[in-house]
Formats: sequence, structure tokens, C-alpha cells
Amino acid sequence: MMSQNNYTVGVQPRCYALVPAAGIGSRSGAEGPKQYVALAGRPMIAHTLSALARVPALAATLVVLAPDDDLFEAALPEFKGDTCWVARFGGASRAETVANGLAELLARGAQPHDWVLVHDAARCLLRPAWVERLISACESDEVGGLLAQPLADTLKASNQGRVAATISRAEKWAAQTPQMFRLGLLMPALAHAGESITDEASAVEALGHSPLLVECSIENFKVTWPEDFALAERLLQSRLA
Ligand SMILES: Nc1ccn([C@@H]2O[C@H](COP(=O)(O)OP(=O)(O)OP(=O)(O)O)[C@@H](O)[C@H]2O)c(=O)n1
Ligand SMILES: C[C@](O)(CO)[C@H](O)COP(=O)(O)O
Repeated sequence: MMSQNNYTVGVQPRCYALVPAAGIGSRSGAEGPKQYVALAGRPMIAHTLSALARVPALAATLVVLAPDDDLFEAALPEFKGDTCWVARFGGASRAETVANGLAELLARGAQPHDWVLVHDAARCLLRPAWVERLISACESDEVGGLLAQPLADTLKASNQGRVAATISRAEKWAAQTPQMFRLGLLMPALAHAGESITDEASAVEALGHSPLLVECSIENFKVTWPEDFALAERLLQSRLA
């Protein structure tokens, strides 16, 4: 028997985390891939994976690395076991890395009705409670959703470094991750959207759906620019203290 949205009724879906970690961090100014930069004594990605490991609802976490990544196992010897999966199928874009990761989840036994929580390796300030909030909000939703934050600043469009227009910030949110969708929805959504999209939600939106916005904290920022490392370091140190 199938439900309204074509997922089998009566089968409890599992939740998987998928962490795209195949980027090079070109905006970060770091010498190597930014996910291996040490923050509070550990590589950035170790903080990310350790937060996900503390979410009991996750059946497993798949990390998708670049094919030539030779740093991961040495940097994270503790990431092993039945629920910690590594694949070297990273692509040229984040969207391609995620699409390859979804295929790997399917190959490892995930089902179309299972949920996938895609989370950037570079959002290393993640807290397990935020992931649990997202899961609670989305698990009974038809579409799925994402962590996000309503915009606080006034928004400007630019043209050659000068303001071209002021854009209303009403009803505008900054998208974060994790972004949580059913495997059976996200795979065709990404195939349809192509590589220009920058998050999973936009692929799902392009199919005509409206993902749920689940409010999160500014602390869940993505380490992107050189100055972000010092901020992440301070926040991680303050949590240790
Ligand atoms: N081809 C790519 C590009 C990005 N990512 C991952 O997607 C996440 C978010 O991307 P971003 O912050 O842009 O990371 P980079 O692509 O590494 O950085 P930049 O855009 O500055 O080069 C990161 O965890 C990154 O490793 C990926 O898995 N595969
Ligand atoms: C997915 C994301 O983190 C949501 O804000 C963001 O879109 C990633 O974009 P990037 O171009 O890979 O930095």
C-alpha cells in the first residue's frame, strides 16, 4: 500500500546524514582543503562529524571526499565502524558530490522513503539539538526542509561595488544545513536541477515543492572566508570551556 506521496505506509523510514567534503576551499585562503584546517585542536571536519555522531536518530553518516583525498583517514582515525561511511566520489560541484553520495547511499541499502540530511563539512559549529529540531519538524512533512535563519540585515544588490538596489528583507531567510529530504525525492530533483544549484532545497523547489524553513542560530555559519576560522575557533574553544 502506498501513501499520498508514494512512500510505503507502515515502513519506518531511517535518517542518514550525507556530508559533502570534496571542496577545496578556494575562498578560505587556507593552504589545503579547508575542512582539514585545525580548529580547537581538531580538523574542522572532525567537529562536524562528531556533532552528527551525537544524534541517535541518524542510522549512519556518509562522508563524500574528493577522489584524490589522502588526508581523511589520518586526520580522523576515530571515524570508523558500521555507522561511519566514507566514499571518494566527490564531483566538480557540491551538487555533483551530493548526487554521487545519494547513489552511494542507495548502493549501501538506503531506500527511497528514507530521509537524507545533507550537511556541509564546513558548518563545523553544528549542534546535535539543531539536527534533532530539524528531524522533529520534517519527519511528518510531505516535502522536508532545512535549517535557516531570517535575515537580520538590510539587503543590497550591487553593481561594480556600488549599491544598485535595496531589496526588502521581509520573508527572506539565509539557508543553512542540514537540509532534509527523502532520498526518492532528492535524487530526481538533483538530476533535474543540474549543477548550478547551490543547495538541495533549490533542487526540490524546482520540482514545485515548498520546503519547510526551520529556524536555527547564526552560530551554524559556514566557514568560508579567511576571518571565519578565527570566529569558529573562538566559538569552539568557548564550548570546550
Ligand atoms: N565540488 C565540491 C564543492 C564543495 N563541496 C563541499 O560543499 C560544502 C560547502 O561548500 P563550500 O563552503 O563552498 O566549500 P568549498 O567548495 O570547499 O569552498 P569554495 O567555494 O570557497 O572553494 C563544503 O563542505 C565542501 O567541501 C563538495 O563536497 N564538493
Ligand atoms: C548549502 C549552503 O550551505 C546553504 O547556504 C550553501 O548554498 C553552499 O554554497 P557554497 O557555494 O557551496 O558555499
